[in-house]
Amino acid sequence: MLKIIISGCNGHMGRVVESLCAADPQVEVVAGFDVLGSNDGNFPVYSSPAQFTGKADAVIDFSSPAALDGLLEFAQATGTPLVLATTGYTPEQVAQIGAAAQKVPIFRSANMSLGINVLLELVKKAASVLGDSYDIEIVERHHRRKVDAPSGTALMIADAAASSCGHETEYVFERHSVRQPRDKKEIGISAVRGGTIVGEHEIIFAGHDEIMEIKHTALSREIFAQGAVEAAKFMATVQAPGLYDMSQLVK
Ligand SMILES: NC(=O)C1=CN([C@@H]2O[C@H](COP(=O)(O)OP(=O)(O)OC[C@H]3O[C@@H](n4cnc5c(N)ncnc54)[C@H](OP(=O)(O)O)[C@@H]3O)[C@@H](O)[C@H]2O)C=CC1
Ligand SMILES: O=C(O)C1=N[C@H](C(=O)O)C[C@H](O)C1
Repeated sequence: MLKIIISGCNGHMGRVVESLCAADPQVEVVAGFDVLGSNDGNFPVYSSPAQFTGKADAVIDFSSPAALDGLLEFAQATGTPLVLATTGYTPEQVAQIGAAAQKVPIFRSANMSLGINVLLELVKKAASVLGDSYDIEIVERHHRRKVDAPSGTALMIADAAASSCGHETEYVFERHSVRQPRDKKEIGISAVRGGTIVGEHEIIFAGHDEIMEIKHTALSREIFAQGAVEAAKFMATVQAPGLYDMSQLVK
């Protein structure tokens, strides 16, 4: 039985992970971490990872960048693998994650869905063929609660395009104060926020008299939760410290 801790367990994603785990006979949720601790649910919830003294096979984190320090300390002190699904980390935090991954296994992805991880491969292929003469723009749409912009997924898509387009790139976030024509090296990234949109990502390759678009639409949060549970199962089999991601799961 895989023993899981859910970090951010009181949140939207945390609750979906909890219900998937409840239906999975291979998984047991042994604790939760969240701002508001409690002891009246299906498992104890701690307001700080340091308060948990039991054993777990992995932590699945859908919370906030503010939780990162406590999670990295916990993982390194106990040797517990982390599955980090939270987005909005600063570059310094990304470096912190990289340093911690030299001591403990860490899985990190801004998007745990199968579809987005296939889309990243399609984007690399399209950028390698079209990237020299087509303009690349990314549009993402999310619910009104979302704190970070652009989404972590939009940045992953931009990185995939930049790594394959064969020339220097510069990310341009919105165009409010721009007063000049578009430069070839730009990758435009725009964020829309509203209602209950679960998550949409569109990448546009706009050329002369031709437009190619690749789009992914998430219709529920279960696709992310399912990917995170699969990642936790994978991490429980991994012994070596290191940074892991969806490319190890989606083959
Ligand atoms: N990688 C992926 O596939 C996906 C990633 N995400 C990311 O997951 C994160 C959570 O999303 P979502 O569930 O919608 O957000 P919610 O706001 O619904 O849930 C976040 C939960 O984490 C809690 N929290 C905030 N700060 C801390 C902290 N320092 N320590 C512990 N818990 C904390 C919040 O408590 P409180 O409300 O009291 O602040 C809340 O209960 C976001 O970064 C989002 O972008 C989301 C979907 C898919
Ligand atoms: O906050 C969300 O909801 C989501 N966040 C992730 C991101 O920032 O890319 C993934 C998904 O699109 C949902």
